[in-house]
Amino acid sequence: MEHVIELINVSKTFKGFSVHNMNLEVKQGYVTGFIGANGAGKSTTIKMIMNLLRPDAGEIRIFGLDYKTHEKAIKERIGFVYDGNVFFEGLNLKDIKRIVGPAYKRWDDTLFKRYVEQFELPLGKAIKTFSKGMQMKASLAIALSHHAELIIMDEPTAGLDPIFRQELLDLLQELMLDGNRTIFFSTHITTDLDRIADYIALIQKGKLVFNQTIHDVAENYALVKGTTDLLDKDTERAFVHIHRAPTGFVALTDNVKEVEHIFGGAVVTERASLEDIMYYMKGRESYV
Ligand SMILES: Nc1ncnc2c1ncn2[C@@H]1O[C@H](COP(=O)(O)OP(=O)(O)OP(=O)(O)O)[C@@H](O)[C@H]1O
Repeated sequence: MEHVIELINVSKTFKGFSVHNMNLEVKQGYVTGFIGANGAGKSTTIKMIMNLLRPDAGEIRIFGLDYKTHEKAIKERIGFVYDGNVFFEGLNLKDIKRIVGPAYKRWDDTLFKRYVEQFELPLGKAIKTFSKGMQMKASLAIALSHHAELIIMDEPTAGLDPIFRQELLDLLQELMLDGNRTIFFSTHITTDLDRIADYIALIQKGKLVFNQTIHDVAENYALVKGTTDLLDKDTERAFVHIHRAPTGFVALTDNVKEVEHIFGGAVVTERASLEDIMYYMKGRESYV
């Protein structure tokens, strides 16, 4: 099994928004970061991957299996972390362990205890009294305590202090040492991705723009600076979006080689950060 998550022509429509014909493959044994602007459709996609939301059309396979026939087997192998409180608010971690533990064949009490200690979480305090960061840590401790092969997280670093964020990234790196594990997570903090992601999947307005290795993104995308007299209908095709100013232009390309071929030494190219890419992609939207 090469892909642990497969979305085939998946669509979901809400009033004023749709995920449209999405095809997404998440490779086993790697960390994929899922990025996109507010409202781009990350949570909607993750909910469909978790079978918390049914697609209107298309197919979703997890570990090559279908939710219709293998829901329990699939969920057994996934650790899911997200920002909202999944658990009844009045419960404490001890109660949750008692309820959630038996639901998993591979639940590991020792591991759960280790994470609770590592994350400095109180066992006897009601979850509703936890801060946002503590709730995220609690969700993480539970998700990691049943030896999940696939860890899916919806903005796991949101609301975490910078120190725990670093610790979490270290922990995720440690988890990846087991070569079969796969992590798929959404985030707005693109610097987290430079550290741990192998693949970047970018979604914009419900459409997958790309799903490439972080290396390919760095190779293919760049910011290009030059004077406006270099631009015409033909040369502009090399760019995703162009910002013009009286002093010259700055543009994003997804094809560095073509830019080199067209402009040679007449332009300056610079590495585009993931934030640059998202920013220029958004510009393209309003421009078109
Ligand atoms: N249950 C729902 N009913 C109607 N619209 C919905 C529902 N869930 C999500 N949406 C809409 O779908 C769009 C995408 O939302 P989604 O939460 O997937 O975005 P996101 O990329 O996760 O955003 P953010 O980064 O802000 O969390 C938004 O316009 C949202 O209002």
